[in-house]
Amino acid sequence: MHMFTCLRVWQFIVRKPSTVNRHCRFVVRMSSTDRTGPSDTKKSFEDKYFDCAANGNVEELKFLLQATFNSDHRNDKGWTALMLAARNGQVHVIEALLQKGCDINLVNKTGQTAEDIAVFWDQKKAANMLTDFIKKENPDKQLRNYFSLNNLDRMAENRKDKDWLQSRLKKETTRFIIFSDLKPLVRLSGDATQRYKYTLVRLAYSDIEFLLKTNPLLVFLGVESDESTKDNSTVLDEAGQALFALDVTDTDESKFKTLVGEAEFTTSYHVLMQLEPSDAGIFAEARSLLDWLDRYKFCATCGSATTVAEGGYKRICDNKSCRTNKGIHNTCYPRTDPSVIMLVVSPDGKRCLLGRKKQFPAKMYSCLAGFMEPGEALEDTCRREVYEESGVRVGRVDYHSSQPWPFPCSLMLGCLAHATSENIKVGEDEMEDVQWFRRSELVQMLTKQHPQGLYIPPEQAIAHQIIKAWVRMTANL
Ligand SMILES: NC(=O)C1=CN([C@@H]2O[C@H](COP(=O)(O)OP(=O)(O)OC[C@H]3O[C@@H](n4cnc5c(N)ncnc54)[C@H](OP(=O)(O)O)[C@@H]3O)[C@@H](O)[C@H]2O)C=CC1
Ligand SMILES: [Mg+2]
Ligand SMILES: [Mg+2]
Ligand SMILES: [Mg+2]
Ligand SMILES: [Zn+2]
Repeated sequence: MHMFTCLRVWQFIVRKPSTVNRHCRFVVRMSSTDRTGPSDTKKSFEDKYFDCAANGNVEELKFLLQATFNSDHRNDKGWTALMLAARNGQVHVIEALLQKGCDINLVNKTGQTAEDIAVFWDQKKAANMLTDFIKKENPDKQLRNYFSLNNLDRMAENRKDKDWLQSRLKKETTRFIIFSDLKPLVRLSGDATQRYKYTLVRLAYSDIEFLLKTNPLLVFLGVESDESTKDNSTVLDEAGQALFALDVTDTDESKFKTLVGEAEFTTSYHVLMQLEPSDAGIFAEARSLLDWLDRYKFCATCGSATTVAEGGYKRICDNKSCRTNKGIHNTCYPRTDPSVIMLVVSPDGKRCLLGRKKQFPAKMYSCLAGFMEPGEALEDTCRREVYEESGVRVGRVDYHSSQPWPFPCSLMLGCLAHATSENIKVGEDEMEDVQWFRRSELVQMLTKQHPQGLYIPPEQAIAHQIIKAWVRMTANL
């Protein structure tokens, strides 16, 4: 079910107390420290409530829920009744709490959900119940890394049809996102407190028609649809809103001022990491494509000029006798460069290997990463890159998740790699430093509380997500 199974089982063996009940009393008691004066009665109700959850006393729990507590009530460690029930495998309590509509996604102070806790403590029935519930509530509930949330239907068949593309171009509902020199036109659309507060500016055909006279690069990205049209491609074709990317690099930027007001063309990393997530996915597709179209103007096989086809998804060699016009040639299609990125776990399962590339901002450490080479399985790339960059040997490799990284066209394949050796020899060609870090230090780096100010990349980077997943799975409960 999960990629960290081995690791968890190991943790479970070393840390699992001899009886579930003993630990359950320990957990509940943690909530009743510092008991004083007038809050005594409330506190004792609270203790009772959490006791019921941990010990499987469903009827009394239901009564307390009706009388006193909200199903998401927490103790001073941030634990909810659902988490305590998950810890002790109290499936009837879990059932009752889910029926009451409790929030299954809450995390405790060490960053774990009820599902994480059940998985960690090997409460299989409880874990399956929570996982099934999450899947049912949200069938697409899988980690979606930043830049990967792109809901466009790319309509690969339709985009081969020039007439179809032409008719979509001029439709009233069609929208255009604008790039200049690979900088997207963005607008601040949320308030300063929001994490993702920028959106891509979308213009209509009537706004941009005057720009098409010079034949700028135009890329068909796909069709945006609402849920009701998703299952029916004919309806989608008619009803969906087509989205194109328009490259205006050669146009005077001031021409846009009247059209777009406060919007700006930006390459600021800061702004690009704060795009509304579904716009970040669209940006990733558009940026990688425009970059490829700009840099691969000539045929890689015979050097002739090429013509853009299929809405920007292909370049066809103008030389009719060229080999690329006889059969499939990958030189005609946009590039995607697979790279691995891995969190290496020490042989004792307690530490992780992070490194600093020479170009990183001061004090930032991240997972090791590297491009795949021809003929390599991704597991072998992990082993080779880790050895090149740190001198550490890797055995087993588990896949975690992936992330398009549109600078210019990497596909990051995130993994958890299990080291079989510990000695570090920094690969100085690329790395400035590589170190083993304990879990407690990773938590400080994640939360920006490290005494030396060390930190890891932000949550938009897959490196952050892999580190966070390991920290969640190995919490000392
Ligand atoms: N999303 C995330 O969290 C992270 C993403 N990344 C991305 O992962 C990718 C790979 O990581 P990185 O550590 O740089 O890779 P590597 O460790 O493979 O080192 C990069 C070097 O390898 C050479 N190289 C080999 N093949 C290629 C190729 N297909 N494209 C470009 N360079 C190649 C280049 O050498 P030369 O310069 O001599 O030509 C380059 O400088 C990068 O795109 C990076 O931006 C990295 C870390 C975190
Ligand atoms: Mg590298
Ligand atoms: Mg490398
Ligand atoms: Mg490399
Ligand atoms: Zn050619």
